[in-house]
Amino acid sequence: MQDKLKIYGREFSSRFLIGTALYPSPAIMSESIAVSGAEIVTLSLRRQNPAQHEGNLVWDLIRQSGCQLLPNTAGCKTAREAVNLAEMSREIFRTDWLKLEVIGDDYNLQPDPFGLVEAAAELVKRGFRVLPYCTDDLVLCQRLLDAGCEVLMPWGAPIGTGQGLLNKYSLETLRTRLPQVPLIIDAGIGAPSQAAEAMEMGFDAVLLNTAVAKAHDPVAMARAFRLAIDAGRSAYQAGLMVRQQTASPSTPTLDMPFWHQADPLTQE
Ligand SMILES: CC(=O)[C@@H](O)[C@H](O)COP(=O)(O)O
Repeated sequence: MQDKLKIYGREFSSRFLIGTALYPSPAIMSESIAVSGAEIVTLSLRRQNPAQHEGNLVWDLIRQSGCQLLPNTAGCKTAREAVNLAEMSREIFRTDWLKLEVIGDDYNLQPDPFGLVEAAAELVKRGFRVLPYCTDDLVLCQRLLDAGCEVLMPWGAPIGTGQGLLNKYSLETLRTRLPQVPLIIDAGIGAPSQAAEAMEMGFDAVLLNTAVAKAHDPVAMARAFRLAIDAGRSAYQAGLMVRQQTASPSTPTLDMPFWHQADPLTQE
């Protein structure tokens, strides 16, 4: 039995957060969300308009999923833009949960650390539950925590690249230095093995979109990611072996059928 993901006072059985863009059809999006087991979905006010009650099939399907909505500020380039879009999203989607994106560079869609901290501080003051999409910079993450964010979402790689965990040193540093903070790897994950790796490293969850939506069979890929994320979490909880530089025989030798820990006193 896996432990639950706890963020902003809520508990979730799934550690897979999924995006709602780029699917071949609304029906495939809906089935992919269901099969993923995700309980949190991110969506953008710029794509969905729940005010148009008739004909907005995508929005209806997302609502019917029963998932916690996580509106995002995708495409915002300044703190002011992000705060304005966040306020509109809160009103329309009726949630104060927010995936905060403030993009600083068009080439790699890299978050702007300065705009991010400025927007996060303002949004926390306004009562939002902010999940910032950030780089893997430790000091930026500390500033976001100082601003009142309770969860951080460092990137694995730039959005839509499928490159996986590009900077493992920085990610490991974040995990080590912020042991109590829920850390969700967001963006750049291209394969289930990469998601499993993030979970094995002790990250709390994974958010992704493109790798599922653009798969040849998104529903099957959603299932593959679900299994990989669960497997990675189970492995982390079970305790991975420490990598060794030199070989040690795993085939039992005579009189040593089981792994034996030396008695610390006798060394036998
Ligand atoms: C949907 C969303 O919020 C993306 O901005 C997110 O970061 C996922 O990135 P990938 O599409 O690379 O999985």
